[in-house]
Amino acid sequence: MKTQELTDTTKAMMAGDKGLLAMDESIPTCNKRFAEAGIPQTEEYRRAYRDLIVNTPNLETAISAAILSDETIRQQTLAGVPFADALKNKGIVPGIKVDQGTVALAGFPGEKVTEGLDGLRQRMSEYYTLGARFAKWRAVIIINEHIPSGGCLEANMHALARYAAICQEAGIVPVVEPEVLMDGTHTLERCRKVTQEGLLMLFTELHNQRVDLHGIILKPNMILPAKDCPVQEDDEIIAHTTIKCLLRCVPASVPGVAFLSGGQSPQQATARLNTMHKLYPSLPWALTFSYARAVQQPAMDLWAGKPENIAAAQQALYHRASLNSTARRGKYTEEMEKS
Ligand SMILES: O=P(O)(O)OC[C@H]1O[C@](O)(COP(=O)(O)O)[C@@H](O)[C@@H]1O
Repeated sequence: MKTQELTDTTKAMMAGDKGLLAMDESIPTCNKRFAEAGIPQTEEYRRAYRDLIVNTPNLETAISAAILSDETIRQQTLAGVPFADALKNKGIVPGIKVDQGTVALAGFPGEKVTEGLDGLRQRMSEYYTLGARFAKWRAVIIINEHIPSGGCLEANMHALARYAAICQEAGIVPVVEPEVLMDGTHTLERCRKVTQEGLLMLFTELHNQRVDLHGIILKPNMILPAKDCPVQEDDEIIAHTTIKCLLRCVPASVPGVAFLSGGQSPQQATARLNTMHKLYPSLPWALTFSYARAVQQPAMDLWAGKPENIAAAQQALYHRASLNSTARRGKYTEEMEKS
């Protein structure tokens, strides 16, 4: 185990008031986002878009680390620099999404499991040579009146623990992402129960797989009512419910918790992180963001695949990232949205 290297990396990832930029959309997910924005879904456009992100001026003042996809870590920027080196040159820790997506879980109708463990040890050593110092694996938990089942939670949390152990053996920090989806009509309370059950199972599996908790980052969902739940809750309720759940489930040895945005609006994701810091100024772990859509979406929409829009898109990306960094200090206000 490369404990010191893992600890050094988690410190860099959680430094200051910064957060992670998730820019690791798989090809299907990125193409879906591009199609919605009217952008051609080609490798060259995905490369141009990631070039726009990585070359955003001052991005490093708000972003400590960035998650790349397998496609991106093997590409070079338009200036011919490997993406991981371009990030490192800006003081941003490069990371890599290593899961290979979700498939139907056999015997569990409507439920999914994430794949990618076979051959992962070999892939991790290649990613290390390509410059990755942390990795990410996303488990997807779906809620409806009948699911999730215990069997689905067990399969996903066990896979997350196996992935984390393989990462640490390679000297790479695992970002562990159990995502309870916001899709559906379920209540905040139902989301809390499922999230809590999943987190407790996850930390048991991490313990059983001898994962060093000092060398991981947890990337959970916030506790929220589903998008179509008739009862929406205010930010204080969401903040209290989320933090109390995390305090119950996440050991103090974990260096950091970095939320995914999960389809919340950029403003909601920022305001809710801010409320958590205002209500809980002292927590056992760093509490920050690891957003994809909530940081990227305004920039992607502004860019729309046109070179003449790059500067405006980069300004929007930097603006969103810096608002989330301000939220990590509990100093964000809605007025800042207009600046
Ligand atoms: O393409 P995938 O592997 O489904 O992942 C989709 C996205 O989900 C995330 O885990 C969270 O993204 P959001 O913040 O947009 O919810 C990102 O890291 C990733 O880009």
